[in-house]
Amino acid sequence: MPATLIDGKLLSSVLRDELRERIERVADHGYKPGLVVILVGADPASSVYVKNKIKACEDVGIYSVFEHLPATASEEELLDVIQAYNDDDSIQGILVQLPLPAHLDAHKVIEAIAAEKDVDGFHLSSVGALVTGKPLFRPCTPYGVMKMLEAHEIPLRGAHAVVVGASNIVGKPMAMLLLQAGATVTICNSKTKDLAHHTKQADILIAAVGKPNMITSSMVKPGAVVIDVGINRLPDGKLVGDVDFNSVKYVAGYLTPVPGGVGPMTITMLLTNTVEAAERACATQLASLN
Ligand SMILES: Nc1nc(=O)c2c([nH]1)NC[C@@H]1CN(c3ccc(C(=O)N[C@@H](CCC(=O)O)C(=O)O)cc3)C=[N+]21
Ligand SMILES: [Mg+2]
Repeated sequence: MPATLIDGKLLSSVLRDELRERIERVADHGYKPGLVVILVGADPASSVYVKNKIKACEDVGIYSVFEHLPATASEEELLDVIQAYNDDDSIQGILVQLPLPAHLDAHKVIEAIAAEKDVDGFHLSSVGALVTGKPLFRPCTPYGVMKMLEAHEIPLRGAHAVVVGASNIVGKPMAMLLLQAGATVTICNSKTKDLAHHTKQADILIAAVGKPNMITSSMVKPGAVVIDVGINRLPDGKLVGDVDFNSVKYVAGYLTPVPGGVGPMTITMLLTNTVEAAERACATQLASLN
């Protein structure tokens, strides 16, 4: 029997309905959640993602601002823009689209964002809070994956999760969230010897490498939950993941499609973090009135 598909679009629509209710509740206190998306330059892929994020905000009723800077913008200009939004009470979430042009220091730029507005979860405060077990903002992609596992009641305690890829935005925070949910976690990277040996042990396999179709059916344990975080644009324009979907679907127990899997969930969790930030700002305001 082929794998059960984990539909990220469908789950997103359920979660977005819940968000609309939360947004109405903060609206009752005179608040409207606001997100600014800052894009430097005009990379075509980044432009598409940014547009999708703005559209998703409109869809649920989050106020959004698109701040587009030229590719030649200086670090000082970008830091000034971030500072202005740090000080802007109509904005609770600040996202700087990555990757940045090479002349800009992404680390420095991320640290300039006020921690309470870091809806990407990339700031050192967010990372430290995540690792020590009191998350402020969970990075959107791993957070979305956790919601997908939860929606399908996939048991995590004592499960062996194997994460392929160790980036700061996906692999590392993914491993931390799975660990905190009680999984035994293996993190593989590009230097791992005999990758298939590790992936075949996985009850839950997370592919976050950025190589089209690199996880093949012989690397998957029968019945495993396979989560495909990859988004690779092929020369013919087709979008594929890191998992060879057409062979793995006959081995895996659960599988996420690309498109329509983790991608839409990433955006939904960005909306969730923005609403969360607005709820906290609202609560702080109410507390100060007492
Ligand atoms: N500061 C920052 N935060 C990010 O969260 C961030 C970023 N920079 N830089 C780039 C990556 C990538 N990313 C995606 C989000 C949604 C889809 C998505 O919705 N994908 C659709 C398909 C979209 C298409 O057709 O291209 C899907 O998988 O179904 C993809 C990729 C967020 N990122
Ligand atoms: Mg993200």
